[in-house]
Amino acid sequence: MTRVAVNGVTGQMGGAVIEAATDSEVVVGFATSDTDAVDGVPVVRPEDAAEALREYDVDVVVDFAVPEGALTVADACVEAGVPMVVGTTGFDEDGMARLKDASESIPLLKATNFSQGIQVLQRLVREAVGTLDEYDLELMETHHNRKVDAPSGTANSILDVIQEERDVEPVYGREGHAPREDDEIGVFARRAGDIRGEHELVLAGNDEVLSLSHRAEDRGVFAAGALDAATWLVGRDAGWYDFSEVVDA
Ligand SMILES: NC(=O)C1=CN([C@@H]2O[C@H](COP(=O)(O)OP(=O)(O)OC[C@H]3O[C@@H](n4cnc5c(N)ncnc54)[C@H](O)[C@@H]3O)[C@@H](O)[C@H]2O)C=CC1
Ligand SMILES: O=C(O)C1=N[C@H](C(=O)O)C[C@H](O)C1
Repeated sequence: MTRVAVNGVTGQMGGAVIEAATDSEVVVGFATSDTDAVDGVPVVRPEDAAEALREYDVDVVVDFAVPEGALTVADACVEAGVPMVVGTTGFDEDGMARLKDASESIPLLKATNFSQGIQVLQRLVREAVGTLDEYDLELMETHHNRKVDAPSGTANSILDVIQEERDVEPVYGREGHAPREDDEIGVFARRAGDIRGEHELVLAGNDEVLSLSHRAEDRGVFAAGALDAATWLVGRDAGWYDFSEVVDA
């Protein structure tokens, strides 16, 4: 059974990973809160992660925390030689560079969204944007009112796919009085309630509208995908891996 450490273990996703871990065992968690344990899982401070990875004989780390915390634990994974699955979003360029550096030493798999549906949505987006190349594009995401990064990592990943197919300039929200430029893509982030994660791309033109959308109904979908990625990652060579490789395995 794969021995998993969860970074961000006291958070919403940390709890979801513990709940979803049936074929894996969560043996330790990392968080900054003062809690000693959550659901029977011992909680260790991130600065002590390297020692804990050895003490608890961890096979792989699953991370759903904050960028600063993910980078602290990535350093610990490099020190201890433990693979890492990164689910935290909101990294800046320097943070992404530090994760890439870590993947020189350990197997590291990062995904902004561990649902299989979003993987398929991204493939549909690439096909639709490449085919309907004159249509106006608008992108919207909706999440719970605790989310601190906007747009979502998933929305940014969808934008990356779109910009591989077409030269578009994101316009983040709109206000004032100005015409829509042809090369714009409106990007909107809504925050309300405990919405798990909704993403929609609208393609409009030629007297028709195509809407491609995904809705996560439970955080368990992300937890299950991350645990599948974790089991898949153990035993691989150091390097940078993508969740699409797990979905297609
Ligand atoms: N890739 C994916 O499929 C998904 C990614 N996420 C991302 O996961 C992250 C966490 O989301 P939630 O669980 O909803 O957030 P949350 O706020 O409920 O939990 C965050 C956790 O990180 C911990 N934390 C804070 N500072 C830390 C540090 N320096 N070191 C270690 N842990 C620290 C907190 O104590 C808490 O346990 C966010 O970036 C979110 O966007 C969320 C769902 C799915
Ligand atoms: O914060 C969340 O909850 C989520 N964050 C991820 C993102 O930023 O895309 C993935 C998912 O949408 C849930």
